[in-house]
Amino acid sequence: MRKPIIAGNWKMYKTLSQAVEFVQEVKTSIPESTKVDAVICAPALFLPSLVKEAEGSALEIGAQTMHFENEGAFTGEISPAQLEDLKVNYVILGHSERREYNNETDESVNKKVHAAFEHGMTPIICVGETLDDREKSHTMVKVSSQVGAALKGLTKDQVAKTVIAYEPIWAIGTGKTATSEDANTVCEGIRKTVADIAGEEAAEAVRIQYGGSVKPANIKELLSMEHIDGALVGGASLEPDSYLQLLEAGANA
Ligand SMILES: O=C(CO)COP(=O)(O)O
Repeated sequence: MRKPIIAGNWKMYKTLSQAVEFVQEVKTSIPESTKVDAVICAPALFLPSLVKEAEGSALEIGAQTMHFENEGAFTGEISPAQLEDLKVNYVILGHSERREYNNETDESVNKKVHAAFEHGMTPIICVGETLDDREKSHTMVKVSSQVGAALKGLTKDQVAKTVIAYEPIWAIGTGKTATSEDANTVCEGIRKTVADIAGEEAAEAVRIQYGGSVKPANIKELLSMEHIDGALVGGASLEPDSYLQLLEAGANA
């Protein structure tokens, strides 16, 4: 059995005081940590405060991106060593918004995935097709090639510990979700790709999230699907009530 993982991706929302308030409010209400992994991926500026605030609770804090080098002349970047030092547990890599606006490529995502493992963090690797890919029936080709590129050179054990988030780009922030069946089919295809790369055991262990307009109203059905092991959530992770409802669904999946 794979443990469900519900991760909020706050993107560029909230001020520090709002972020701290959120953690104070939710940390005592997180469902049993044995049943669901609860993660919030916050803007980098807030990470030290949020890690401190969440300490001792079941809530884990993640970053939304990072560089692959430990240090260097990379103005504005944050490094894996810096995140490790802050005790950040998770990092989102290759989000479609980073691929589109900040030049994250299959190649740099792969380097970042390796760096995450070297620094004790679990990577949440985002993959997904555009509307154009989908209309041309290129979804699986696109997604498999992103998965293959991201996992290149990892050990089977590392692959097994990876989280992959399937986020169809056309479903992000649009209110449109893939149907649960469609999402499950792509997640199943991702698992097959992982099996080809790293064997059945790693494929059975790897957790695959769905992301794209996930809400308390649709999460139960998504999580009832065989190959969907969690959700990566933008908008609906911003309010404590809504986030806790998503966790509750994860704990009961
Ligand atoms: O991009 C997403 C999570 O990474 C999805 O965002 P929404 O849940 O706001 O559609």
